[in-house]
Amino acid sequence: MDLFTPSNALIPIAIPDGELLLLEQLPLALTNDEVLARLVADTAWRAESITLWGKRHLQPRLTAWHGEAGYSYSGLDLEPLPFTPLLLTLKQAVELATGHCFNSVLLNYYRSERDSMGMHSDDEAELGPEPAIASLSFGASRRFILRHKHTKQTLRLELSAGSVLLMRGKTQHFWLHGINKSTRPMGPRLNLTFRNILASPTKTR
Ligand SMILES: O=C(O)CCC(=O)C(=O)O
Ligand SMILES: [Fe+2]
Repeated sequence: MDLFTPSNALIPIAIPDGELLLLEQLPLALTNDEVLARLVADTAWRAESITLWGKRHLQPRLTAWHGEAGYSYSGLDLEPLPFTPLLLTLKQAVELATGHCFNSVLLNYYRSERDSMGMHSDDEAELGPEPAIASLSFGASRRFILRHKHTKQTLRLELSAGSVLLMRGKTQHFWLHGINKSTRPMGPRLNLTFRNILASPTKTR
């Protein structure tokens, strides 16, 4: 951290074919550890199974989906739970910090170094062509990997507690991202990806 960059500023990370910005610490009234403890305790965590290549698997993490509209990926239809007061507070803090509005959040709970998320793009039609997605992390730092779909250029970002990573522009079109398992023992990590799901005329709420 240099002396001239306020800690509440989004710092651009230059990448080709996309836009990435990182905020080191989201300003919050609670400590990062308080948010972690409350979210772990109060969230209706689910162990979802997904279909990949025709086979059912349990996801290697727990999830919860809160928001105003349904969402589906990998053959999984997620019925959203309403925003809780804490999730609304976090959403508002992320909106203020990023200048983007969100109506949904996917929570991912990585219980240990054995939990992970496969490389993917958040490019579902209901997110629109150039979605802004804000990813807020608590708990153990984990390495977030981005890989360009064509050039295979790879970036590794250590996402620490309280940080916000904003992905926008063409990032989802050109880049994959994910979190690998680790062999090093790690404590729990929580990640919240705030998204804006566009109203779909073919779906009922
Ligand atoms: O846990 C993370 O940092 C990534 C989460 C993610 O990519 C997602 O929810 O789509
Ligand atoms: Fe993602």
